[in-house]
Amino acid sequence: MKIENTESVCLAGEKEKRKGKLLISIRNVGVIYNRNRSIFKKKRFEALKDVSFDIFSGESIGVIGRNGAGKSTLMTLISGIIKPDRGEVINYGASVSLLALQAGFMNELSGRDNMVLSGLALGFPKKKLEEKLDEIISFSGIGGRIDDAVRTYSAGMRARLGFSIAHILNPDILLVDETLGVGDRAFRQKSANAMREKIKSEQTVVLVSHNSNTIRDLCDRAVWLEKGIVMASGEVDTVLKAYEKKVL
Ligand SMILES: Nc1ncnc2c1ncn2[C@@H]1O[C@H](COP(=O)(O)OP(=O)(O)OP(=O)(O)O)[C@@H](O)[C@H]1O
Repeated sequence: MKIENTESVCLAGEKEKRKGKLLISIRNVGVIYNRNRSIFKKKRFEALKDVSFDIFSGESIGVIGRNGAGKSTLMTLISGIIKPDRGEVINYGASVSLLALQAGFMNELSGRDNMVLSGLALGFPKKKLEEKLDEIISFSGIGGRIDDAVRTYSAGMRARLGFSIAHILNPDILLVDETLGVGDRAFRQKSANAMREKIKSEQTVVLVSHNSNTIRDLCDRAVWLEKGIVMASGEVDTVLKAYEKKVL
């Protein structure tokens, strides 16, 4: 079942909700992975197929879909970490940070150096960045380990550092992958609260979640991915009802 016209049906109402300018345009994007079956056998796998949608400033978009639907692939694509094999992702100058994914950390460098690199990649001037470092370290709770190589960090520590960098540096677009979880329980609570505040504010957010209620609660618009295809996108309730009918 593919709901072709949800976007156009909902577009009129949605346009009013969209507050700002076009930040990113994803056009007919395809991503292909090579899966090594053995030394001699490679299989091409299409993780995203002909995906299109736009991201406007001030809106929060919820991406929902089952395991393996292509949600994380879509997030790394929006962040610019990977390039599409087909179609294009046009970024009109927005800084994007993959909150909680810690993608792009250089393992041999310290947490501190990774903070600086992430900040520079987000377009922060060095001086302004230096003023923010203590705040990031304090939010992350990493303490003295900040000067150790990131390869010595636990998964939770990496997640906490990734979240804290994005939280404090406030990029134009926050990509939040809720399914990944961030650190221990106390930090999860702290980060969930920080994230909610951002989503409720003017922050532009793309949120991946397995939980329809989270998206219903926090997002202006939803995209349902299934096997790399956009099954429906547009008004949150319409998209989630279609998703729940198929999946639950
Ligand atoms: N580097 C890779 N090489 C080969 N296949 C990959 C790679 N990364 C992801 N895939 C495959 O692409 C598909 C989409 O993966 P992706 O991680 O984007 O899905 P997802 O919706 O985020 O899943 P989940 O909800 O389980 O995190 C899956 O079938 C996955 O196995």
